[in-house]
Amino acid sequence: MLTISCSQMKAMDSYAINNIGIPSIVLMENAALKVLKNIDLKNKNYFTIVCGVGNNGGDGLALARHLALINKKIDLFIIGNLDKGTKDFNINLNILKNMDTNFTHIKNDGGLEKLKEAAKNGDLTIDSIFGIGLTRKVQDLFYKTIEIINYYSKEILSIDIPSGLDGDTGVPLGISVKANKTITFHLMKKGLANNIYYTGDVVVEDIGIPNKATEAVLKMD
Ligand SMILES: NC(=O)C1=CN([C@@H]2O[C@H](COP(=O)(O)OP(=O)(O)OC[C@H]3O[C@@H](n4cnc5c(N)ncnc54)[C@H](O)[C@@H]3O)[C@@H](O)[C@H]2O)[C@H](O)CC1
Ligand SMILES: [K+]
Repeated sequence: MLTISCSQMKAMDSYAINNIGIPSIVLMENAALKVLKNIDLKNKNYFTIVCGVGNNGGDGLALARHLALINKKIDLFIIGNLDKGTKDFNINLNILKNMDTNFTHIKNDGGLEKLKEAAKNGDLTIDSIFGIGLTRKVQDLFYKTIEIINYYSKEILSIDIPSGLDGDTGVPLGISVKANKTITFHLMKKGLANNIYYTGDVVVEDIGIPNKATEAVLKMD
């Protein structure tokens, strides 16, 4: 199976957006719908969704919207500096605010306590804290958040990459979510291959990036 690096994925992402003209928000919506497709909606009704403030978090927010639209119970958490949210993260956050969807901003131990309860009571925890944009060691509140997700969740689904896992080496940067299932986008990432301890079952889902983008980037290397 072809596996690619995070930088190759980023290059394919931006080729699709900048050279082919697919708006990034379309890719994010496709990503969210592909994650939804992989959830057992017959047996799961209560979701704890933990979002970072990058586009991985944006995927989680878009998924939260789709779960809310089918009347699932969601406990939404956001961790990170809300002033640093990406454009597409903010588009999806704004929609949820306009839909009167509440969320807990994890800023201190109080937020962590709420997360503990939600993880314990939920049917599935959705991990959308970090994806291919993880750049450094996971520390402090982020570290504690991942510890709680791992310890208290009944089941965990990671969006794109288990948060904390280096998408290229497959090694945790301090700590990583231990997912039961990982839905990764477009192509298998190098760090996910043969790494079931952290990834659980990996499903590769197409999100509408044309082959032309893939070939253009692979030709560069
Ligand atoms: N690949 C595709 O075609 C698509 C991918 N999508 C999703 O977007 C993410 C990548 O999003 P990006 O904004 O580049 O990065 P992340 O969201 O993964 O994380 C960046 C976010 O996290 C902060 N951060 C990084 N490391 C740390 C750390 N150790 N501690 C604390 N904070 C950290 C950083 O500052 C940013 O705020 C990809 O994985 C997909 O899920 C698109 O949605 C669809 C197309
Ligand atoms: K993730």
